[in-house]
Amino acid sequence: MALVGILFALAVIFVLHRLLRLHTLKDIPGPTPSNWFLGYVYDLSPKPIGTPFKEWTRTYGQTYKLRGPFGVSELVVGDPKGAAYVLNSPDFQRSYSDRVALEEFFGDGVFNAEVNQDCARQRAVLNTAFSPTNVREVAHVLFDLAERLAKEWEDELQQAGPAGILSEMTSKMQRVAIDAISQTTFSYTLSADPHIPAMIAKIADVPSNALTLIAESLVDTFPILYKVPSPMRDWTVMLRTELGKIADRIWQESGGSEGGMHSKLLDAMGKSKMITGEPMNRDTAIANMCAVIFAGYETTANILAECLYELAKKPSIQDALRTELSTLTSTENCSLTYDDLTDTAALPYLDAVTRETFRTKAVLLTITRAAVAPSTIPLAFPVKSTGATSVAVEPGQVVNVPVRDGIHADPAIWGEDVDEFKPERWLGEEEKLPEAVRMIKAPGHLLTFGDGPKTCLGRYFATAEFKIVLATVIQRFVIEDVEDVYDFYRQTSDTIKPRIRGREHEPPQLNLRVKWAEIA
Ligand code: HEM
Repeated sequence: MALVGILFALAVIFVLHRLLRLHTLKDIPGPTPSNWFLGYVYDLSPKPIGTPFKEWTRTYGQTYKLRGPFGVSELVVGDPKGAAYVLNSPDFQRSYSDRVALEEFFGDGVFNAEVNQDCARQRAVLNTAFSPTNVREVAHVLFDLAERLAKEWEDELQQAGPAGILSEMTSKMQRVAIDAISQTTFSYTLSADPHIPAMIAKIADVPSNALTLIAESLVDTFPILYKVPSPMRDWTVMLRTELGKIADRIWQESGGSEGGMHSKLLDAMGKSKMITGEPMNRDTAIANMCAVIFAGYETTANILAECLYELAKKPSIQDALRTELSTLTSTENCSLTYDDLTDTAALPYLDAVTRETFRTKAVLLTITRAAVAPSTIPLAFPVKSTGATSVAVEPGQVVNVPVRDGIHADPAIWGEDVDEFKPERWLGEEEKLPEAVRMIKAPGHLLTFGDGPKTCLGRYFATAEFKIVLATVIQRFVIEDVEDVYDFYRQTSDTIKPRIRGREHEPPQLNLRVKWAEIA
């Protein structure tokens, strides 16, 4: 009882503290949530991706205010110049609630890098593991996994008639992605393990009901909720324990030093002393293995599956891509290599489809930071109601950079065709991109992998995997959509799940038709 009282008192102090210093946002416009107690997440979460943030930008402009639980204000900066500032300035760090969540799930690993020096050193170690040179070295594993998928479809197609086969894409892409991460980073085929993928699926597929929605709405304001026993927390602890056993075995087999042939992460962690002057201990190594699996598995699987759905609806894009790929292989009379796929001059259309997919299917809806010092965020688009060209924030202010339905989907940035999936916008000279797009300072003028000191460590790996799988599939197969219409929903674990419109109660699924491609 006393504990409940203390927790309640802490909660009241926390909310008052946040409310009292939010006068700085009083001139910023924004929507009123339907539920003052639970705030905007309560309105956002049950809706499919693609609506609320776009609507808010239309009404309030690029910079506006959202109300969290108890009316606490969060700033939204959907402005390319403002976003570059927030993501690169030392005045902003991961928010307290994000850090509690990440530490709770993964332990004290790379995700907390800005908080303590030790974590910063870990980022240096992991960066080595996912450098472009290392990705090139492990690319053959990615080609083998793409080949395994193609072979499975070919075997099924041998038995099928001209109508082809129906294939559930999320599970197919997840299998490729989990093995890509586990084989290349710690020499282990996770999909062959009966427990691990099932556990990860359970964590990612937390059922959406009134209780989880309330918890999701409140958890940012009361991060202590992450510590309350829940099925998701239990699964996470079990996952770490199970992964810990595997990691121990692999760590011991490799002698804690140079790992097996492709175990880039283990190699780098084993060489930690050489890179940072400090050896990496077992617990930290396991925290990092969990972090890498979580950060890199569903994200890449999601984006691949969503791309195939998009291409299924756009046969002309598939045809153009297939022609480009087969022209290169027939001219050179050999199969595609990693160097071909990453050479934008050799395969410009593949690169354009990749960039357009990364623009329209970015997995994180928002990237969240909190101010740790007073700061003034410069804006390219003035605040709609006041015309101000900057916003001042106080320490503690939560700032959201909206990616997929914000900066990546704003007609003021991309032009009136922003809602079209149009790879052509990326063809030609970089200078021809709209000026506001060039204000997005992140690599490739996209925020899909974030920007600044916390930029995704796996971006070269994810891009290579994406291009290898996509090129392999499109070269050999035609992907067609079926009658069902799919909407995509954000899950609590920041992954994206497709559901059939009108049958949303069914488990996530994405069924597409696969047929032989006729090579011209
Ligand atoms: C298409 C796939 C992927 C997407 C869209 C993606 C996106 C992101 C984003 C947006 C961030 C930055 C979050 C922030 O700023 O707070 C991030 C961080 C991270 N990503 Fe990825 N990622 C992908 C694949 C991968 C892969 C394959 C790996 C590992 C092999 C990976 C490892 C990481 C790690 C370790 C971090 C944390 C970096 C840090 O906190 O210092 N990601 N990712």
